[in-house]
Amino acid sequence: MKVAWAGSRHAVEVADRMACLVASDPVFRKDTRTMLSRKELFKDTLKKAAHAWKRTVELHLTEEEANLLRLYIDQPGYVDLHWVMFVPAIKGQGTEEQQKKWLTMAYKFQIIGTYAQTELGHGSNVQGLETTATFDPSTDEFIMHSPTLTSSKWWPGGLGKTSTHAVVYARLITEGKDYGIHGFIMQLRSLDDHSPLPGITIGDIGGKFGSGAYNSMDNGVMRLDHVRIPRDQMLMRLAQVTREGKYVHSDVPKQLLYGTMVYVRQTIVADASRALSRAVCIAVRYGAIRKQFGSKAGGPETQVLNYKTQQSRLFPFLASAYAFRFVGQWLKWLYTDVTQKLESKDFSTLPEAHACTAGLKSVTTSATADAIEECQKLCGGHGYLNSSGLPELFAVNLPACTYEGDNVVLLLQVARFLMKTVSQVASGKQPVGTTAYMGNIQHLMQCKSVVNTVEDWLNPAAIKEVFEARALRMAVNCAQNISKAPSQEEGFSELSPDLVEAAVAHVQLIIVTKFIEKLQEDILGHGVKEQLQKLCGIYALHLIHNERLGKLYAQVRPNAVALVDAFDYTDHYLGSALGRYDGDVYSALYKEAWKDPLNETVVPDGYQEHLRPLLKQQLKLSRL
Ligand SMILES: CC/C=C\C/C=C\C/C=C\C/C=C\C/C=C\C/C=C\CCCCC(=O)SCCNC(=O)CCNC(=O)[C@H](O)C(C)(C)COP(=O)(O)OP(=O)(O)OC[C@H]1O[C@@H](n2cnc3c(N)ncnc32)[C@H](O)[C@@H]1OP(=O)(O)O
Ligand SMILES: Cc1cc2nc3c(=O)[nH]c(=O)nc-3n(C[C@H](O)[C@H](O)[C@H](O)COP(=O)(O)OP(=O)(O)OC[C@H]3O[C@@H](n4cnc5c(N)ncnc54)[C@H](O)[C@@H]3O)c2cc1C
Repeated sequence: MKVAWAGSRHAVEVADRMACLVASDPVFRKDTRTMLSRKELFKDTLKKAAHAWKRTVELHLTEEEANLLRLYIDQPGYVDLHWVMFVPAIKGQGTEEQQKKWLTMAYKFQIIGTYAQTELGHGSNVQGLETTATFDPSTDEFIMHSPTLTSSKWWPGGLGKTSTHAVVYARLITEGKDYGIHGFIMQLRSLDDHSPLPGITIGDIGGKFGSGAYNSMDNGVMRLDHVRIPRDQMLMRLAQVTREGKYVHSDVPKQLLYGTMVYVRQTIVADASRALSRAVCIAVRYGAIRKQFGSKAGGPETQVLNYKTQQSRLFPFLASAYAFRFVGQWLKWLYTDVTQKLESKDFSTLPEAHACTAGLKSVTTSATADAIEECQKLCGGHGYLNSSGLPELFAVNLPACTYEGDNVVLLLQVARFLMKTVSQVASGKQPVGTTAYMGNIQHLMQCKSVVNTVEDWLNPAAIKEVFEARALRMAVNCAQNISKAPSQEEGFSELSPDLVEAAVAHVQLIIVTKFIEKLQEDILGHGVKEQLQKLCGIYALHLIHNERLGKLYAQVRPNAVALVDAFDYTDHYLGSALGRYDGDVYSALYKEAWKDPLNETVVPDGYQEHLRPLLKQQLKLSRL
């Protein structure tokens, strides 16, 4: 099952090696992380990132190994933005010459970059960004400026205290005309003493949700006061400005400006499956250890994982972890395929890539955030402790519903794609790819239920057709209602809640379809495919509330712990007293409690000033 989860024996081997490298290095300890002040936590993040780089160089780690090292360190920091956004932005929007210049320095960590797009006043609406980049032909420079308070760059990870450079998104103005948003490389800080360069005011935006967690990241604020940069620091793969100041758009779709976001959304789906699997691993293992209430005859207490309510709440998340993992593997293939097509100027699958990355990022991160919160409740009181690992897991992954695109805004992008497809089908065009099912509109719009017997509900073809019919009917219904509106735009706005639901149904169909397709592959291991078939059934049927689920839960229960062991997480990475592999939960909880700084003294600080006088006074009063 490990291989099915990891994707290959090689992936299992590399992951094991990197996880053990991190777990065995005291510099990467994280058991006291939630007890540190924000400044201590930030400094700890700098230390870990520097040590990780040192180990990467010493051990000659490959890019795959270095990414896994960063992943198992499990502490958001500037390195994530450097590798996940700054480098891909230059790769995607820089010319060959610009890539050669800047990536050479970035790969050697001679510069540290971030992705500075969002502003105080705009995040979702990229075309509404206010930072300006005005070309000055007299000096062959762009003047970068924050014209208003709301144009302050706000949120970029690493911007606050760490990044020396950034890809900054700004309105390009030349010859008095505003050409909209483009990317520019800017140096922010001196490479000698790290002080901000002239005209740049820069700092951290302050603490964020939860202890530990994302507070390790210096999300920053930046204001620019007429900062001049050379013309050749405009990222010029998508468009150029000539020495004379003429704007020249290249022959690629302007949406490639958004390419970095598509790339990150694709990676976030894999992150969501990993975060969800960690929460499920903790809750399943703890559910097998925790016993509450036994038979009246004084028999042994019952494992809480045996309660039907616990299973009906938890097993859909177990199934979702595998479902998101497999659709994430497919999405990585889709993204690679689109990127290769772009190289040969084939832009035909760009809309599909946008819709799939936006939709899957939205659906998987929303489901994961909700599931982690529920896993905390599934562990009772102990799930609320930092030593359970669940509060931090929730706090680190909750913002994924917002960053890289607010989930509702992204679903509306999917809805826009679906409405265009419905319209094309109506005009006789055969849809392809993930919307191919819409070409079967006659059958799916009228089909009687293809599932008549209980057994039908475990027939993958029947399940797929149910999901196709659901998604198509919701999309067509929206299209019909929009057509009754005074205008397409008004109709789309009025119907937006229904359009979001239709988009979710389409994305869930993709997830179910990719799970079914995964099961048609050769899957190693005795009994593994059968277990995955049950999980596929649980994932699909829990979305449509089917009465078949109870039987499936009972069939999965005997293998539940084995199915989470297959995630192959070290106790270090899981970071949970409840999810330990050895199940020694109670002694682990007890041991972790004493690490809290509050237990450094048996009589707490503040007793003499605030508690003793109160108690003494009350005692005196009681004797009057
Ligand atoms: C950071 C570390 C975190 C955790 C670390 C923990 C542990 C470490 C271990 C592992 C971590 C590893 C990796 C971490 C993974 C992820 C975390 C990394 C980074 C996270 C930080 C977050 C970074 C950010 O948030 S960057 C900013 C993101 N901002 C957005 O997403 C903005 C959203 N808005 C938009 O995209 C656009 O404004 C819009 C799409 C909503 C609207 O576009 P527009 O205004 O142009 O209008 P439209 O008319 O809608 O579109 C016009 C046409 O263009 C098409 N279109 C739109 N977008 C795209 C696209 N992207 N691609 C292709 N085509 C696109 C659209 O369809 C229209 O086409 P049509 O034909 O005209 O219909
Ligand atoms: C932890 C974290 C890290 C981040 N890192 C970075 C970074 O490194 N670089 C960077 O550039 N940015 C970063 N961001 C910013 C992030 O990309 C934005 O917050 C995100 O894109 C959402 O935009 P917003 O904040 O403007 O939300 P808004 O769009 O203001 O959302 C507010 C509400 O309005 C709704 N809404 C907005 N538009 C519509 C619409 N058209 N129709 C219906 N509803 C709508 C949304 O659904 C939401 O409910 C980060 C954010 C977070 C939380």
